[in-house]
Amino acid sequence: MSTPAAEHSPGLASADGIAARARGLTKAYGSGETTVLALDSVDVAIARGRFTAVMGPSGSGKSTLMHCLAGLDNVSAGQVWLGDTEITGLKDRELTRLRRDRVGFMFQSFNLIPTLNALENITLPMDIAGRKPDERWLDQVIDTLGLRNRLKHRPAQLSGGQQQRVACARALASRPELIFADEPTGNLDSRAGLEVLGFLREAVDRLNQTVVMVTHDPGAASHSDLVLFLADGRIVDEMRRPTAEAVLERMKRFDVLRAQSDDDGPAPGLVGDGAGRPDESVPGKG
Ligand SMILES: Nc1ncnc2c1ncn2[C@@H]1O[C@H](COP(=O)(O)OP(=O)(O)OP(=O)(O)O)[C@@H](O)[C@H]1O
Repeated sequence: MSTPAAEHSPGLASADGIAARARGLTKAYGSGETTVLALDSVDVAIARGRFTAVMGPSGSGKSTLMHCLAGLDNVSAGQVWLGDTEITGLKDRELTRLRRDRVGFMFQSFNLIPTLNALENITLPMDIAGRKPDERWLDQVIDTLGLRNRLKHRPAQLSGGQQQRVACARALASRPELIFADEPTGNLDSRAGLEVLGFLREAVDRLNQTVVMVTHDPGAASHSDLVLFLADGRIVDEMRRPTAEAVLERMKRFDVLRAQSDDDGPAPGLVGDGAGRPDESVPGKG
């Protein structure tokens, strides 16, 4: 993308502002001939108060993008901002504090502490940080997620969906500027998965939170406001108001291109390889 992130960037639908953005974000792993360019000069802006999904073929750079935006991984080149704070260049301690105070995380594995009850798990990050929860906000989160009568239960006494709801409440509890969810429904049956997606949706619509979710599932992506499609470390497309069918159709085109490029030569993503890149049309359709 040649346009500056602040002007037209993938991700920036009409919105209240920008929760996070990256300019020229590049991440390379390894060196020499085996260098893998996981992210190739990505410009992106994450709209505040929106639910953004990130999709793309396996190895396209989804997790790397999330980790770099969340300050969990350092970048090879480019800049990343959380709100107005540039996080590239921050020291580890500053990054840790910034993540703790301003970012919420939800992972495929719920990462709940088995010996703590639901409420204790929800408030744990704040307890560690020595911060008092905002009780009104916490009540709202607990009620929105339907956890009121589960607060004294330990994780083993909760269903998978309930555990993921606790993980969702934990991510929301400190009222972060941005929540990153990495395959949050990956370990759930479809009913529990739908429930969690519904709660993420409500977190955005009712609690005005900002969510970025990495997913492989077109059905999950259809709960978002906007899907960003990654291929070979670049954002190659975006889709507003996605439906599962439209996302699935878009993903199928990656499969076709990938099959063609496998026939043609080296694997996509290797430095110096320009072959087989899918459609790099300017995002903005939809
Ligand atoms: N620690 C690492 N060392 C070397 N290469 C890595 C590392 N992490 C990721 N990669 C490579 O970077 C590219 C992007 O990986 P990433 O995990 O971001 O993709 P993804 O789209 O999230 O994949 P998946 O959908 O399979 O989880 C891949 O080619 C991957 O092999």
